[in-house]
Amino acid sequence: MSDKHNITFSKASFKDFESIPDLDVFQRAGIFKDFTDFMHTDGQMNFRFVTNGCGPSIEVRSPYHDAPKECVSLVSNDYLNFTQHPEVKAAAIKGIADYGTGAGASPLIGGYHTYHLELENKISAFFGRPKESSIVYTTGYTANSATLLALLGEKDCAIVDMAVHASIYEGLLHTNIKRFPHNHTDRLERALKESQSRYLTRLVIIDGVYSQDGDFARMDEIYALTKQYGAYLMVDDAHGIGVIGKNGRGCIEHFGLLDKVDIISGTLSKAFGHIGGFIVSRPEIANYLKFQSRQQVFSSTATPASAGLLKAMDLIDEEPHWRYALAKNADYFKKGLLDLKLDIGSTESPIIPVKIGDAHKTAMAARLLFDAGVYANCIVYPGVSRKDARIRTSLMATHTREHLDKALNAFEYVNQKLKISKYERHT
Ligand SMILES: Cc1ncc(COP(=O)(O)O)c(C=O)c1O
Repeated sequence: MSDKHNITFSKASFKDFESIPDLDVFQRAGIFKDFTDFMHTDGQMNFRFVTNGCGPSIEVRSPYHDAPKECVSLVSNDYLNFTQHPEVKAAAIKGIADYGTGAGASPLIGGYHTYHLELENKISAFFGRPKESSIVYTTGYTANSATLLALLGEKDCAIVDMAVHASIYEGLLHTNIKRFPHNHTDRLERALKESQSRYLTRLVIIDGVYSQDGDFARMDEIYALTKQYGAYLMVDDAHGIGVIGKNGRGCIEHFGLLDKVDIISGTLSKAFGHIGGFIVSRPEIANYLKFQSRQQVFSSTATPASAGLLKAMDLIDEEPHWRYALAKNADYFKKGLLDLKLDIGSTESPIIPVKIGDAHKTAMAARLLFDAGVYANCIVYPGVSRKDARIRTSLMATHTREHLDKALNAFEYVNQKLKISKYERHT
């Protein structure tokens, strides 16, 4: 292609393609002749796999094979598989029938409809808070970034666990930041002591379940420290809500802090099987965000299909067997991986990493798994630190024993080929 198509931004240069090229273009260009060819120097993939939807076993178009391949899926956050639940689908369809397909405007200028109000009230009730305690955003990512941008300024300080989600960091562009190593409460305490009386407000920010390791925050200790030092606590429980806790209210419920955490952030795109994000806090904070958060003024939120979410939230209580099935699957799969002597870190959730360390070896493992009919993500820097590459798996309530055994057999095969077990991988 001619030079006129080259575009250079300060962060990236796009050469030779008029638009984002699809698989066929890459294949015709012979770019994928060797799988290492499509890794950036960082080890980052530059290709998006195309699947036929969310489910425990799905069809995947990849750069590896000409035809789509049926694979056990270990990549989805649709933990309860509610994207496919007939009652959730029916409610979403009814939402569209009743209201149409879009919100029409941002919430503050005409795009706030009955179903938005219902959704916010439902979310508040789900967490046992007063009706006006919640606000819905377009995504979980936006809920975090927009809320923090609206709340924290140059006189405040965010004290964050280093492993929090990228969307949190994006919200901290205009405030002071102190970071503490993942779950190191002594370092958090030091940061709280050092920052005392230097800032107007100090907000400690953690995830409930950490998205790459699947471990929990040491939330009880962290909460106690925030109270001891007069700080506030925000928990992003994107991976815990709907999945963890006796009643599926998340990691916050697990630690008995449902009515105590100052700001709860969640997503509607994982256990609830839809799209969107939310904040639950004190009514005055939620109300402030409704008017002061730029994304509420300039960006539309939930579509009428989010009526499906109302049903999904009911199902957390009405059909707890999905949550139990998920926990059972996670236990079975963890045990299988441990029997293979693989390093799964300290996961306590359906997110189960298989830690390999070396990025190149991890990419090879992902490829071998794929050939064996198992689709799992290769997570490398900057998703995790450079020496901590891993295959990240996440389980669903609808995986069957056959699916899980197929995946375990594939990991056994990969271990034989690449020696990725804890005891062999450094030799
Ligand atoms: C911890 C955490 N928070 C927030 C998000 C963003 O969620 P959403 O996909 O709704 O933007 C994610 C997404 O992966 C996440 O892992």
